[in-house]
Amino acid sequence: ASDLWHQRHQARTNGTQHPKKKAGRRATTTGQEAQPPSSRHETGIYFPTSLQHTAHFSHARRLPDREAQLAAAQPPACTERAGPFRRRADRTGRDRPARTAQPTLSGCLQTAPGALQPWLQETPPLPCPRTAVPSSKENSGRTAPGSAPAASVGEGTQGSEASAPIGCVPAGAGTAHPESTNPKARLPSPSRQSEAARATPAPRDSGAPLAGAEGSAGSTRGGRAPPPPPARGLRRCCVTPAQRHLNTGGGAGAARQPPRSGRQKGILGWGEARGWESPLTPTGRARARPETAPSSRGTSRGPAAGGRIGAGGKDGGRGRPGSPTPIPQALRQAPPLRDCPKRGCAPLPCRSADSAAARAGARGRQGHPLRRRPGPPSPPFPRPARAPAAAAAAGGARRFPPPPRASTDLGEGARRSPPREPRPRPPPAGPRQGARADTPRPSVAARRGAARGPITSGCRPGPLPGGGWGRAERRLAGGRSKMAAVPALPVSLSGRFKGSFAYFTIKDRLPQILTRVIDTLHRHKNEFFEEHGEKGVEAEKRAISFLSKLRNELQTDKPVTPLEDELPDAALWNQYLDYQRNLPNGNGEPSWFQSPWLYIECYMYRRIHAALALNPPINNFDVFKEGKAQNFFESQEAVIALCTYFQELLKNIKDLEEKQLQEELLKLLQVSLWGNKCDLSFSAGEDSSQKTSPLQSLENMVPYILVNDMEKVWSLLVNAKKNRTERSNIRVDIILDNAGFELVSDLVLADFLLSSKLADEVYFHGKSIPWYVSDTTKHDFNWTIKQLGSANHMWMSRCGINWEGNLKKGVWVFRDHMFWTLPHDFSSMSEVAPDLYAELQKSNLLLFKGDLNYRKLTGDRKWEYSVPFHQALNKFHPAPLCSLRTLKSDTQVGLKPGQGEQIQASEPEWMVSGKYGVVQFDAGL
Ligand SMILES: O=P(O)(O)OC[C@H]1O[C@](O)(CO)[C@@H](O)[C@@H]1O
Repeated sequence: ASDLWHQRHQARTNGTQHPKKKAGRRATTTGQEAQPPSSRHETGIYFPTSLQHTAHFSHARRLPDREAQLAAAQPPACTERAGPFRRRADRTGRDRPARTAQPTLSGCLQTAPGALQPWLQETPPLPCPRTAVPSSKENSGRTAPGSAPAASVGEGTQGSEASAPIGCVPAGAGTAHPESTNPKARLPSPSRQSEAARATPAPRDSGAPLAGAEGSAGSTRGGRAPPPPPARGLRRCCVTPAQRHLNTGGGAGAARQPPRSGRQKGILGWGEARGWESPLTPTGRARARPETAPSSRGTSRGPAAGGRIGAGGKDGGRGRPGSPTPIPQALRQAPPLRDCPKRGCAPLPCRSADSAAARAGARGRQGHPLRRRPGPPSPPFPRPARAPAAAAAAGGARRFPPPPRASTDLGEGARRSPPREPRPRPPPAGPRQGARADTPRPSVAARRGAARGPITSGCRPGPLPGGGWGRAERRLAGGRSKMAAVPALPVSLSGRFKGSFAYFTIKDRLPQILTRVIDTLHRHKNEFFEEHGEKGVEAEKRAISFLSKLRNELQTDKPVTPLEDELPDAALWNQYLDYQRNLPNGNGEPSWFQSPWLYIECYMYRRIHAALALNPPINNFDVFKEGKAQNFFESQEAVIALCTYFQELLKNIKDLEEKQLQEELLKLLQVSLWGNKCDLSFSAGEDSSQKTSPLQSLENMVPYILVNDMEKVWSLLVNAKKNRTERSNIRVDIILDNAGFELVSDLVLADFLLSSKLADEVYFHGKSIPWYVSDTTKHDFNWTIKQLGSANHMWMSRCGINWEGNLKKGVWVFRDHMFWTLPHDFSSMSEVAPDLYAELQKSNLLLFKGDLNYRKLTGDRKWEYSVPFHQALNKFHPAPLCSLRTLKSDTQVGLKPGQGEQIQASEPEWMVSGKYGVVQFDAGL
């Protein structure tokens, strides 16, 4: 095996592919050439390359015929050390298949069932040796209701137990009862969905399993342990070992270690992550600078799994099966992965830090000695690899008003001032010394003599973020205003508030996300090689190195550096950096922990985007796509329930009285709201009925809606409908958040608005680049509708087909605008993206989905809870708007006096647990 590895490596270096490798990959045991599924990219599913190693192994020959065939068709492999693809390292540290290893597909189903789900769907169906179709009754006895799709893959169906191979398509498959909410009705691969099956409703009692996903996977039975239970009962962030395996690309190493903590057992709670002192290397040597990742009030539990990640973890450096190069050092130093690190399943007593913050408040206001760090003049920023659109440069910078003189953080210290502790940092790298508000420095571009990049998509380098307030603040700070003092804005949430949610996010969550991105890239190495040859692998290496550097910058609280790419928004980002640098009340050179959280977090996603975008030929690879697709498949039961409910509703929607229509709108608004709570699985952790029917639990959740303006939304829409004229269209805009179940809930709401004539057209606004892990891009949007349209469940399919029709007719429109992925809060939209602002002004109602949109609506500041929503919007009023948001970050406005404090007293984590939500309306001006 070692020789073979060297030969392959050599071949790769020479730009050729070793014949054995090719043969190993494609040839089946019968010598047939199996083609990889062609629809792989169409369906948007990327297979972890760690799942593609099986056929590398000579022992693949030992697989039972059927399994070997499948393995060769699109070779999945399981690198789970404890699993059936047992591997071991030789003396050189390289992984080798254990002699006794008997890799079986069904074994892999036990360790990484989720991973195989998309694969099974993609694999061209092979003929079943038996065509017996189990009855729905039989079938339902086999799969626990609510079980995750992945788990069901391994479930055998009666009659096929011994002989029906995995992935075969039994006759009659794909004919789930049209009205059934039977959780067995799985999402099929569109490639398998016959047009006829889609068009023709299945007979009433045909509860046959669907192709591929549910197929007659009898081979996992026969003495082997059943597949792992589904993730039900776990919270959003919890993962089963199998899921972890998938998420971490095999969990090699991790699986071999005896679990030491809940994290390793896959039942990680935020509290554990909270205990991290700072990320450690596996050996515990390379501790992130202690001053920048300080202890969280003595709750540390030590390094735990801090230095390891699932993907190779400690053993990462030894390489993994089929990957000729060792896993980069960066991977080995990475903190452990947790699922969905962006989710609000990580309650933190952020406010408990308030007292400390308040004590430090006065100090903060006076200005800590370290606040303005004196130092020698620093060298200029490193030049970009390619000089950005050259010379128009200086002129370009001057075309716009200079950076503001005053901070939008005027309220700093007014409410909760930061605990300022000495932070012995090395002199900053950038030319920031003396960067005081009263002496605005020239912009980066001006200093470099570089041009502003091209301004596209209607965005322009506006004078400053903050819009009207910003102008007022400038006047105040400059002492030139004759205006009456306007209320100061509170301080921005930031990682400098130790113990705050922002702090923990920057310290723990963001590095985890970066690690996961690196891991994803690494896992797709083989795919890159297959698609692009050596260039693909080189690009992957460069991207990984870029991301590793980024993670290091973050963990060591380095100054934020200007973007050096020439992507259309780069100039705006750099101007924003200038603005941050020149804040009079800022904290000196913008850095990861010192700058506003919103800025820093957005900046990280923009840098992730750059890491890919600047590295062709993998520049169009969405590192989050795999997770988004998985989320969608995992929430299919909720999707089925919702689509079924909605299609039933449509049958007699025309006959509904106004009151009934109102009730239905309110219901669907709530589904959309709670869809934001957990896009992966709406009712995770609750009983199964909630999982299968998200609508059933709505009533119980009403008390958790802290601000409930749903009636106002109804009034607005129904009045618009009544006053509608021939020439006036009612337009609703939905500013989308997550793909997955949340997106489906938004689409159902949009369809209801059209079908009930409460709206004539719906505009969807998504992201133009991969964003905040699971935010919806155009691809995700189209992919989701396609998946639904080709589903083997009649009502799902009908939804998808109708929605495709809506897009074609133009009554649904998808838009993505660069502004949504800028760091600016929405109060600066009118200046930075006037075209978008003007577009939104055409709407009758703007629905802002999710927590991030709420943060941008309200500026991500430490508002008093009772401050009116309208005030916090800070003059952002393009049209009447409503925020549907579950609380996943510690900012909230518009509560009744004392309401926030009351909840705070009993539930310190209420703002970040995702348990509470708001439907908060503002009628505009
Ligand atoms: O998907 P949503 O609702 O916008 O949530 C994103 C939120 O998740 C977080 O990562 C916190 O978990 C925040 O950064 C962000 O506000």
